[in-house]
Amino acid sequence: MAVYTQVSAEALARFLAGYDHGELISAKGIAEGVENSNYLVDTTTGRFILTLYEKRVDLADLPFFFAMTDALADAGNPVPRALPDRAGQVIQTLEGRPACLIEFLSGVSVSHPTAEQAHAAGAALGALHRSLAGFAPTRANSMGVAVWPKLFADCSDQLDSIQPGLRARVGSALDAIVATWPTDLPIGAIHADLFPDNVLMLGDRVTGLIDFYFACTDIIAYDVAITHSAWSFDAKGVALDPAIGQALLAGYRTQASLSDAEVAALPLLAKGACIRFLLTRAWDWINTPADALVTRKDPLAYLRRLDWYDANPTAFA
Ligand SMILES: Nc1ncnc2c1ncn2[C@@H]1O[C@H](COP(=O)(O)OP(=O)(O)O)[C@@H](O)[C@H]1O
Ligand SMILES: N[C@@H](CCOP(=O)(O)O)C(=O)O
Repeated sequence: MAVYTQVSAEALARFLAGYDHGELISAKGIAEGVENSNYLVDTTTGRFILTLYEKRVDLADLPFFFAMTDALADAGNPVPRALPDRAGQVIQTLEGRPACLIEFLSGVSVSHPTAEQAHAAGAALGALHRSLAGFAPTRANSMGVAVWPKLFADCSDQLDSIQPGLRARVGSALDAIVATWPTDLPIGAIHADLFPDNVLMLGDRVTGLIDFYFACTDIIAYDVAITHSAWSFDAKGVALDPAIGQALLAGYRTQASLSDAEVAALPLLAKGACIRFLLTRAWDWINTPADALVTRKDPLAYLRRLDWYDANPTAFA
C-alpha cells in the first residue's frame, strides 16, 4: 500500500475548500502504487484522486507532467487532468507535501492481461506517442541510461544481499548495455512507466492511462520496450506468453509506426528497461522504511526478464 503521508480529515477539508468540487464525504488511502501517496476522495459533487508527491517526484517537474496530461486529454486520450483550484492553482501543499487533486477515471488494472487487452494497451501507447508528436516541452529522463551507473553505484554494495552474484551480473549487463545504447533513434515525449497497473481497463477497453510521474523526453521505441517488458511476463518475471508481447506490438502499430532501426533496437532497449526497473526496485528493496505502508516490488523479477531477453534475441523479429 502506498501511503507515505497521512492526511487528516481537517487538513483535507481545508484543502477542498479551495476548490469548486464540493465538500468532503470520505477519503481512503489507495493500496496500489509505490511512488506517491494516493487517496480516493469522495465529495458532495464527485470522486477524485488526491496525490501527495513523495521521494522521486521533483516539484519543478510537475508543470511538465501536467502539460503532457493536458495535451493528451485535449487530443482525446483517456488521461486524467490535474484540477485547478478557484484561483487557478493546480499544485498545492498538503501535510507539508506537494499535492494535487486529479480527475478520477473508472476502470481497473489487469493482473493477467489477455492478448486482446495487451493489443488495446499497445494501441493506447501508440496513440499517446502520436498525440505527443508536436509536444514542445522537454524533460530529461531522470531514470534514463545516463543515470543507471549512479543507480547501480548507489546500491551495488547491497545487491548480493538480495541474491548472491547479483552485483556482478547487473554490473556486466549494465556495462554492455550502456556501451551500445543507441543515439540515433527518434526521441519524443514518452510515458516511461506504462505497466499494467498504470492502465485502467473495462473489459478489453482502455479507460485510463495514469501515473505520468516518470514521463520524459527519450527514445520513443524505449517506451515500447518498457511496456513490452512490463506486460509480456508474469509478476515473477518468467515469460508467460509471447502472444501477449506480439499483441502489444500489433496494437501499437495500429496507431504509430516503428522503423526497421527501431525494431532492431528493441532487444537492447528492453534489456535497458530491465536494468532500470531492477535497479530502482533494488534501491527500494534496500531502503524502504520499515513503517511505510507500501508493498515493495521484487527486483529479481527484472533479472529474470533480463535473462529472458538475453536468451531470446529474436523476440521482436
Ligand atoms: N486518475 C485516476 N483515476 C482512478 N484511479 C487512479 C487515478 N490515479 C491513480 N489511481 C489509482 O491509484 C493507484 C496508484 O496510482 P499511481 O499513480 O500508480 O501511484 P504511484 O505514483 O504511487 O505509483 C492506481 O493503481 C489506481 O488504482
Ligand atoms: N512501475 C515500476 C515502479 C513504479 O511504480 P508505479 O506504481 O508508479 O507504476 C516498477 O514496477 O518497478
